[in-house]
Amino acid sequence: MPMDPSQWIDVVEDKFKYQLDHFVIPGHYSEDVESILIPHGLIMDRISKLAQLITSEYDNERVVVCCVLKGGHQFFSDLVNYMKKALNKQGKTLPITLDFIRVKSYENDKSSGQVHISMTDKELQELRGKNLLLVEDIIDTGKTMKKLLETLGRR
Ligand SMILES: O=P(O)(O)OC[C@H]1O[C@H](OP(=O)(O)OP(=O)(O)O)[C@H](O)[C@@H]1O
Repeated sequence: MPMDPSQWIDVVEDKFKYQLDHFVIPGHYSEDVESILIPHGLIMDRISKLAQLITSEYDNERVVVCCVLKGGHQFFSDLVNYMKKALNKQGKTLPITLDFIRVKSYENDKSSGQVHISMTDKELQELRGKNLLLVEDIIDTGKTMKKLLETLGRR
């Protein structure tokens, strides 16, 4: 059942600003990071819950879990691991196939407005008729996801 938006975890910068002293920060980030908005543990707990919700939607159907590279790789890896754990707990078998699409629209920190999808027509064809779960890390302007859905819709 969809959650009431008033119950969402809303990360507001002024409200959630944890001091760096509370965490172990890799040295190479220390010059650039001022505070922590979302602690790693909270992210992992949410991914675990998301994995539970996703797996409970499927019943023995083959699913292609597709990572949108490069940014999506860490979230994808964590999500797939938690999906496997959730399936074990639910005593379910879900044949999962992993796939990868390289999509790029940003040059440094600016959206270039051009979305480049690295996938051949043959690769797109292979996804035809399959249950596809796209795993992306960020939606900012939404251009990347829009183009990706349009491209996949034409397969
Ligand atoms: O909603 P949008 O404004 O389109 O932005 C979101 C996209 O931008 C980033 O990718 P990027 O183009 O930086 O490529 P990368 O993942 O290889 O770094 C991010 O990983 C998303 O794919």
